[in-house]
Amino acid sequence: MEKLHVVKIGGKVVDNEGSLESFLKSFVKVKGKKVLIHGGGKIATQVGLKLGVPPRMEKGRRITDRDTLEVVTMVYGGLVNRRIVAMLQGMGESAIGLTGADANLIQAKMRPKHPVDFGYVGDIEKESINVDMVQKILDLDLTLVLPALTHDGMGNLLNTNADTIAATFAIAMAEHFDVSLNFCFEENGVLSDYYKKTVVSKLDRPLYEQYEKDGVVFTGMLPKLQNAFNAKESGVKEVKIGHFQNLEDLMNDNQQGTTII
Ligand SMILES: Nc1ncnc2c1ncn2[C@@H]1O[C@H](COP(=O)(O)OP(=O)(O)O)[C@@H](O)[C@H]1O
Ligand SMILES: CC(=O)N[C@@H](CCC(=O)OP(=O)(O)O)C(=O)O
Repeated sequence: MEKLHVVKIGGKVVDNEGSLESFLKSFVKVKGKKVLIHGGGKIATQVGLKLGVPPRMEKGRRITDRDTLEVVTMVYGGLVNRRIVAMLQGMGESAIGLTGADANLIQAKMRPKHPVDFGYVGDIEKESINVDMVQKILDLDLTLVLPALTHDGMGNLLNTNADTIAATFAIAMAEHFDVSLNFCFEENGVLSDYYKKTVVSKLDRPLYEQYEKDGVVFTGMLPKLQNAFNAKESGVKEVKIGHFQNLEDLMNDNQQGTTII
């Protein structure tokens, strides 16, 4: 099967133009079919505050009322997505930025209102991904750049966590490609000691559950790891978590980052 690289970049990479440029320079060196998935939660929070729309988070997910939906649409679908696409073009890589509503790429279901009403937040499963359309786009030799935006098929955009999009997208594509999924962020991998910065090179589910109990992994790393294990257990060939610089090393060198096993 042909290889497909699905790469997710974290909010603290997207937030900083120097970091973003350094990441994209290593991203363009990766050969073959590629999809880049991004959020931009930190910028959405900053822009929202400027517009009088303060963030409300619940277990790492953003409560997305109408005003917040306007902010995340502008930030993820506009500012961040367009900036990434323009930077890729500037580096000689032809890229196309599309939300989940474009060409019906990702249709989500609005999350049930109980126990917490998240508002315009979408849940997805592998059937939500329009695999045929994605294949057509990839066959045009375009790098697909997807923000954390899906739609409900009834006229509404929905906010969907970017790690969840990356994992679900990778699972859906795994029926047609050898998929490698890389979560890139500002640490060298999953840390067994956050203060000493000790990286765990291989992480299985029992060790992850132990880390969760012991508080070794917390906040945004919890949903990231749930998504990572979900992908690994659902047909994605390789799942790694590591630093946004030197993506090629992360992909090719077993000493780099954390491999989900
Ligand atoms: N054991 C751990 N190793 C690495 N990062 C951790 C760990 N536990 C918690 N984290 C936190 O998880 C964050 C990554 O989650 P999140 O902010 O959602 O990432 P992203 O920006 O990639 O979406 C890191 O910035 C770090 O603060
Ligand atoms: C529903 C929900 O929480 N969506 C996320 C989507 C952005 C995201 O995932 O961005 P990072 O990768 O920068 O964290 C949010 O609005 O924060």
